[in-house]
This record gives sequence, structure tokens and C-alpha cells, in this order.
Amino acid sequence: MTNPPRSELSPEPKSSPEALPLHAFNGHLVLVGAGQMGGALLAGWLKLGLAPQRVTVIDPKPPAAIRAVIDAHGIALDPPKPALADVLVLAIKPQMADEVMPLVKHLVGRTTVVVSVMAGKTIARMEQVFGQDAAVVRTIPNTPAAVGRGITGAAANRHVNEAQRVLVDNLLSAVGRVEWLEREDWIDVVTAVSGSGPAYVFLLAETLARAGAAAGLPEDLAARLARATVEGAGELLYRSPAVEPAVLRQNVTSPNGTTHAALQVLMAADGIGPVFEAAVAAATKRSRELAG
Ligand SMILES: NC(=O)C1=CN([C@@H]2O[C@H](COP(=O)(O)OP(=O)(O)OC[C@H]3O[C@@H](n4cnc5c(N)ncnc54)[C@H](OP(=O)(O)O)[C@@H]3O)[C@@H](O)[C@H]2O)C=CC1
Ligand SMILES: O=C(O)[C@@H]1CCC=N1
Repeated sequence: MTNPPRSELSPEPKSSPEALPLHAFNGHLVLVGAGQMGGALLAGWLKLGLAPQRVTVIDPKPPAAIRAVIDAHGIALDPPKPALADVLVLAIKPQMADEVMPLVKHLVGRTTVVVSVMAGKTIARMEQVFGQDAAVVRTIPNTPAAVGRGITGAAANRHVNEAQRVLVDNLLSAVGRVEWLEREDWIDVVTAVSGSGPAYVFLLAETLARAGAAAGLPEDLAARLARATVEGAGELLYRSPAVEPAVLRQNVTSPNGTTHAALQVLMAADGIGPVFEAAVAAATKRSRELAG
């Protein structure tokens, strides 16, 4: 079979058709926790034009790469008396949430929207800390947000007004796509699929490289082949929005050829399907545990 006809390939699709530049944001965004996820969001927002003077970062020790971004843009880091936030983004580890949320409660006023990216932590828990009438959006983004190619699942409580919802949608869609969820409890599964998902893809690149080396290639060559394959397959998928992944897979699979031989192993009853089901179930369970 052949690849999708060229006319079906989208040459340079935008990461999100709804993505708006963030130059117009004239409020105050406070980012609490500038680690891997918070840093990825910050990098994406700055790229889309968020004015650095609109941002305050609270993090006692951001990783060096993110600290460099903060310093290069002159972003306020741990100021002694930050102003009230219009948007308070919680990107600390869920295990630290109960300790850290009360420390930033004073930055939340009547018009603030609290946006959590923390796995597990429920809207109810955040309402306990920030007030029963606080506007809260619980989200799970993923780290491809750093290059504008993230996907975020988001659920809002009933106190989030339309303007806040649009603002949060703009922030999230600036760094990728956004799926607003009808039910908050879906977020645990969203976490398992797309929040953690990039790790599964990177593991695929690692595992494929190791398998190539085990089959006789020099390690560095196998690593280059595996990496380029994951990059290229992702890009092909991205540029083929009208083509199902299964069709792209079939396009690689010549009748009774090499791919067919490999897929018989991967798609066997004890192949990758049940392994992924178990992995997603384990991550979902862990997300629910982190609620407590
Ligand atoms: N990584 C990912 O792909 C995703 C992560 N998430 C969620 O994002 C959140 C952060 O995860 P991740 O970025 O991976 O974790 P990181 O540990 O990389 O980031 C958390 C950051 O918070 C800092 N921190 C520690 N104490 C405080 C404090 N008192 N005030 C402010 N900041 C503090 C940490 O510093 P230090 O390291 O010194 O403790 C660190 O820089 C988690 O809740 C996670 O569930 C959601 C989706 C995807
Ligand atoms: O591993 C974690 O718990 C976080 C949430 C999703 C991705 N990273």
C-alpha cells in the first residue's frame, strides 16, 4: 500500500486552529511550580507572545533550563509580595499540594481563576482550600506543550464564568489542543492516556533502539533509526488529520512482508494491546490515589 495521497497531507497545520496569540493578555498570571510541566507551559506561552511582565513564578528552585528562561525574560521569581492573580496556575507535585496551596491562597481573590495541572487533585479539594465559591479549572496537559503540540483535558467547576473559560481556553490552546470534559472523573483516564502518553512514545523509541542493537546493529545507529522513525511517524500522523492511524499502519504493511511478521507478534493476544490496557489502568488507578 502507499502513503496517503499528498493532497491529504496538511503541509504545516497549526498546533491548534483556535490558538490565539497571548499579547492581549493584560492580567496577572502566577505560576506556582516551574518544573517540567510548568516550565513547558511557560515556554509555550512566552513563544505565543505572553508578556513576561504579566507573569510571576513561584518556585524556590526551578530546574536550570527553566531558570534560564525566567531570567532571560526578566520574569519575577519568588517576589516577596506578589499581587493578586487573575490566573493562578498550580503546577506543583500533587504530593506537595496540601502543603503549598494554603501558602498561595492569599493570591486568590474574587475574580481569580485557579488552574490546576496536578494529577489526581480534585476540584473539591481545591474548593476546600481556595473557597467553595472559587473558580477552578482542573486540567491535565502534556509536555509537548513546550513546542506548541500539547493536548490538555480540562474540567471547570460551576463558578468559572464565560470570560474565565475563554481566557483559560486561550492559554491552553496556545500550547496545543484542548478537550473540555463533561465529567471531571474522566481526567484520571485522560492523565493515563495523554498526560503520561508522551513517556510511552519515548519508551517506544528507547525500546526499538535496543531491539535493533540486539538484532546486530551498532547501538548509535539503532538509536538514530528509532528516533527518526518515531519523529517521522508522529509527523506523518500529524499531517494526515483525515487518515486513521490504522490506515497509516496498513500503508506500511506489505502483504506477507516484514511489517506483517512484526505485527503478528505485537498484535497477538498477549501483545501490545493488553500491555497498554494494563498500563493505562495502572496510571488511572495512580491518578485516583493521588487525590487523597
Ligand atoms: N511532567 C508531566 O508530563 C506532567 C505533569 N503534570 C503535573 O504537573 C505537576 C508538576 O509535575 P512536574 O512538572 O513533572 O514536576 P516537577 O517536580 O518537575 O515540578 C514541580 C516544581 O515545583 C517546585 N516546587 C517545590 N516546592 C515548591 C513550592 N513550595 N512552591 C512552588 N514550587 C515548588 C519543584 O521544585 P523542586 O524540584 O526543588 O522540588 C519543581 O520545580 C504535577 O502535579 C504533575 O502531576 C501534568 C501533566 C503532565
Ligand atoms: O507522572 C505523572 O504523575 C505526571 C502526570 C502525567 C504525566 N506526568
